[in-house]
Amino acid sequence: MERYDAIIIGFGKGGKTLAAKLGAQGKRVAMIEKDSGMYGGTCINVGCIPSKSLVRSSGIAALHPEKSFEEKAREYKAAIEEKRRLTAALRGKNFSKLDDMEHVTVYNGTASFISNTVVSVKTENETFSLEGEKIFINTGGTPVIPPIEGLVGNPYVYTSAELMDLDILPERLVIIGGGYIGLEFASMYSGFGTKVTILQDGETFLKREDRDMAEAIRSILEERGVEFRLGAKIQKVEAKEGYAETRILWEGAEMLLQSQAVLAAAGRKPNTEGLDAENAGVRRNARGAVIVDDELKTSAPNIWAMGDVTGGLQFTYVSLDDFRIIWSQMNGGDYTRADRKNVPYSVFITPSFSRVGLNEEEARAAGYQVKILKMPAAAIPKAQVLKNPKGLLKAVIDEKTNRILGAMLLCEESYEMINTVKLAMDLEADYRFLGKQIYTHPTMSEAFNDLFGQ
Ligand SMILES: Cc1cc2nc3c(=O)[nH]c(=O)nc-3n(C[C@H](O)[C@H](O)[C@H](O)COP(=O)(O)OP(=O)(O)OC[C@H]3O[C@@H](n4cnc5c(N)ncnc54)[C@H](O)[C@@H]3O)c2cc1C
Ligand SMILES: NC(=O)c1ccc[n+]([C@@H]2O[C@H](COP(=O)([O-])OP(=O)(O)OC[C@H]3O[C@@H](n4cnc5c(N)ncnc54)[C@H](O)[C@@H]3O)[C@@H](O)[C@H]2O)c1
Repeated sequence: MERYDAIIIGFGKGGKTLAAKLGAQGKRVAMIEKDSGMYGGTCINVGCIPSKSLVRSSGIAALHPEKSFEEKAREYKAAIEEKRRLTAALRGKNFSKLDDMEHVTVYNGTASFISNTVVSVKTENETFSLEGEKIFINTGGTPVIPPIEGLVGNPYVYTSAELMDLDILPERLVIIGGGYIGLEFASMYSGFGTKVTILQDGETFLKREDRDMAEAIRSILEERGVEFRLGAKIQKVEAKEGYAETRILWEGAEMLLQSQAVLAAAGRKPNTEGLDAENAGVRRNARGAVIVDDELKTSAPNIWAMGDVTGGLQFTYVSLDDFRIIWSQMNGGDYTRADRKNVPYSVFITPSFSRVGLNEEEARAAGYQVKILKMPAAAIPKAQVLKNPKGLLKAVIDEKTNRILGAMLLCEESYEMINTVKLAMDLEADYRFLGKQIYTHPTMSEAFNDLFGQ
């Protein structure tokens, strides 16, 4: 049996970064990835990067509403091909980066635990065992397919990964779930010319956001032609000749929605099925997530977990920060999850929505006396230059300390701007500090002179 200093299960963001660092230190590392199409993990193959490549292409397509559906369908097909080229190149680079390292071996097989030091690897042709002193679980997440009749095995029902591989632009798309994936895909496909309907089971759209922001997002998407069916009860999805028929109960009436594609975007769950974690003494919670402490240690003393599999925030940069925590421990440092400061996020609709910290409702519920700063995106000259002045910017300030408790930015390039607010919050700066900074011009960031200058 081959023996390693470290076995890493899953080629995700945290795991691949750790493998490269340990390998560079001369440690013997085994990286096990079950899918040869997933070297580099979800982000570069079926997540962030391909979706943002398509968001960009869709943005260009949306500039020409006069084009016919057939022309847009050709542009869409070209965008899918471009996405494939991009992901293939990144996948190859990611693979070689580890495979070329003297001390790192990449195995293409499915890993499961035999004990807390022995892992079984099942490849296409054989099954063998590897022994590892330390083991790191980085198996990511997988889409939740809700228990709706007719979803499983239906040729018109897609996960996000599958839809991004569809060459033919659907004329109509039904999206189950109005979360991150649902919104990004609604914005993206409507930009290409698809008629999109979002089905959201609860009446409250974007539950975690302030109502003014959620409504602003909704009305921007509606202007792009996206239909919202909030509080929809999906009864079944049937495969017909050339299309899917989704039967819903909405506002007391039954409706039939016909579409060439149905996207299941009802959330993602930790990927631990078949891992036999219990053989290693690794405990999981009711959702299947590996339970970890603030140092990302599992219930087995020599096993850690990182990224989506821990059931926390599902972002690539969180998986990377998990790597930092583990790396810190391996090298005598003391960085833990408890030291992690504000974690921003962006939803790549057009224009993008980005947030960091508390929203108004949360801040008031937490007992803060708050001052609310707001401005419309239309007041930002750069938004006019970019020909998309839609949106709303909002900040929540603690009246006692003048510190920023949170910010919500719905405007072009908010995904860049939010990182500046995060930094100011981490440094516990007075909000007026951002209000009187010199920003380059014309940029979206100079909106902070107005937003935080109030
Ligand atoms: C459509 C979409 C868009 C997204 N957009 C963004 C975005 O814009 N920004 C952002 O920050 N995040 C985004 N995310 C989320 C982000 O992709 C994930 O949070 C991140 O990739 C998770 O990384 P990870 O390190 O946990 O593991 P992953 O990258 O998921 O890697 C896990 C790997 O483990 C492998 N594996 C699983 N089980 C086994 C096993 N038993 N044996 C061997 N290998 C195994 C899998 O094949 C996979 O390659 C998006 C996700 C999706 C689906
Ligand atoms: N820009 C980004 O950073 C980005 C982009 C995409 C995905 N992601 C990550 O991927 C994860 C998964 O995204 P997601 O959008 O699948 O999950 P999500 O949890 O954000 O949203 C799922 C939505 O589906 C709804 N839903 C669930 N069951 C339903 C049903 N039966 N009928 C109708 N609606 C139903 C939920 O109420 C919720 O609104 C996110 O948590 C996020 O971290 C990040």
